[in-house]
Amino acid sequence: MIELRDIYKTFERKGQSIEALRGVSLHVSKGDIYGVIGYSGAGKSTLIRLVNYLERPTGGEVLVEGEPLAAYNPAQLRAAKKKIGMIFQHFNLLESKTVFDNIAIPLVLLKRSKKEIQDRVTELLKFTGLEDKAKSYPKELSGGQKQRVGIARALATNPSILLCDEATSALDPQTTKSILELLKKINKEYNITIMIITHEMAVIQQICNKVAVMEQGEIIEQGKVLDVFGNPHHPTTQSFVQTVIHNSVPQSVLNTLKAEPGRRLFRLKFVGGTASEPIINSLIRRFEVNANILFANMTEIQQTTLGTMILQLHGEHTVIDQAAAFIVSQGVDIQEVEV
Ligand SMILES: Nc1ncnc2c1ncn2[C@@H]1O[C@H](COP(=O)(O)OP(=O)(O)OP(=O)(O)O)[C@@H](O)[C@H]1O
Repeated sequence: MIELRDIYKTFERKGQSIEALRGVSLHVSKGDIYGVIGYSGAGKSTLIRLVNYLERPTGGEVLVEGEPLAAYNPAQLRAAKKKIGMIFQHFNLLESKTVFDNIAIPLVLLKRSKKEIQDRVTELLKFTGLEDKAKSYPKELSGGQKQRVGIARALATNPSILLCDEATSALDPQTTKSILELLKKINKEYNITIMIITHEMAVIQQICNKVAVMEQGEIIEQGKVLDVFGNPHHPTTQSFVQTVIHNSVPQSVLNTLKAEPGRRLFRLKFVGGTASEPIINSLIRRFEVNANILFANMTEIQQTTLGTMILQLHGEHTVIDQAAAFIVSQGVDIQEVEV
C-alpha cells in the first residue's frame, strides 16, 4: 500500500547539509494503522510528507499502491494525491470560512456539483459528530472539534490513505482519546489505511497495529505493536515503552531490598493467555522457594494483555535456577534483575 525503499532526504540550508532521513525502509499494508514514533528532530514529519510528495526524496523510492510516485507526470500525481488525505497538529483550517465551507474546500477545488458537495459534507458532519456546527466558524470551536473538521475535510474526496501529522499533540488526554476513537472508526468503517506520526507512545498503544521507532533519521525498530511493546530492543524504544508500561522496579521498593544471599530478583513478562497467578502457585508447590511479588502491572494492547511482575525468590541457588527454568517452560519471559 505504502512502501518506502531505502529513502534518503538531505536538506541544504545556509551551505549546510542536514540529513533528515538516512536509509529508511518501511511497508504499510492495506488496513494498517501504522504509527511512527520518535523524539523531536528524528525525521518523522519529513517521512510522512514524502508519502504525499510534499517532499521529494534525495534517494530511494516511494511507492503508493504499488506505483512509484517519481514515475508520475503532474496530472497523475494530482490524481494520486486525491487518494491521500492529511490532518495536522494545528488543524490548518480557514478561519474566515464556516465549518461546512472548510470541509467543502477539496470538493469545490474539484468543481463538484452543489448537490454532491451538500450531500458529502452533510454525511461527513454526521460521521464526525459535527451536525450542529455546520454554520460555526473555527474560532468558535474547541481543539477537538477543530480536529474533527480537519478530519472531515481530509475525508471529503474519499481517500484510501489518511496521514496524521501529530494530530492529537495539541489536545488534552480526553479529547485525544475521542479523536483516536474517531480515527479507529474511519479505519474500520471506511477501510482507510492510516499512517500516524507522534511522539506519544499512548497514541501508538491506543490505535496502531504496527509501529516504527525513529531516531536521527533512521528506523531503529519496527514491527507489530504487541511485539515491539512486549520486547523492545533499542534503548530509545525501551524508554518510549516505559512511558506506558511501567516495568522497572520502583525506587521505593529497591530501597527496601538488600543484596542478601539466597534472595534473587526476577522480572517476568506475560503476554496474552499466560496467566500469572497459577504459575506462581505451581512454582511454590513444586520448588522449595519462597516467592514474594514486589510489583505487578498489566497493560492492554491490541486486545491482548501484557503483564510485568517483579518477583523475589528466596531459597537455594540451584533450586531458584530450577524454578526460573520452570517459569520459562510455562512460556513466560524471565530475566534476573541485579539489586
Ligand atoms: N525544510 C527543511 N529545511 C532544512 N532542514 C529541515 C527541513 N525540514 C526538516 N529539517 C531538518 O530535518 C530534521 C528532521 O526534521 P523533522 O521535522 O522531520 O523531524 P520530526 O521528527 O518531525 O521532529 P518534530 O517532532 O520536532 O517535528 C531536523 O534536523 C530538521 O531541522
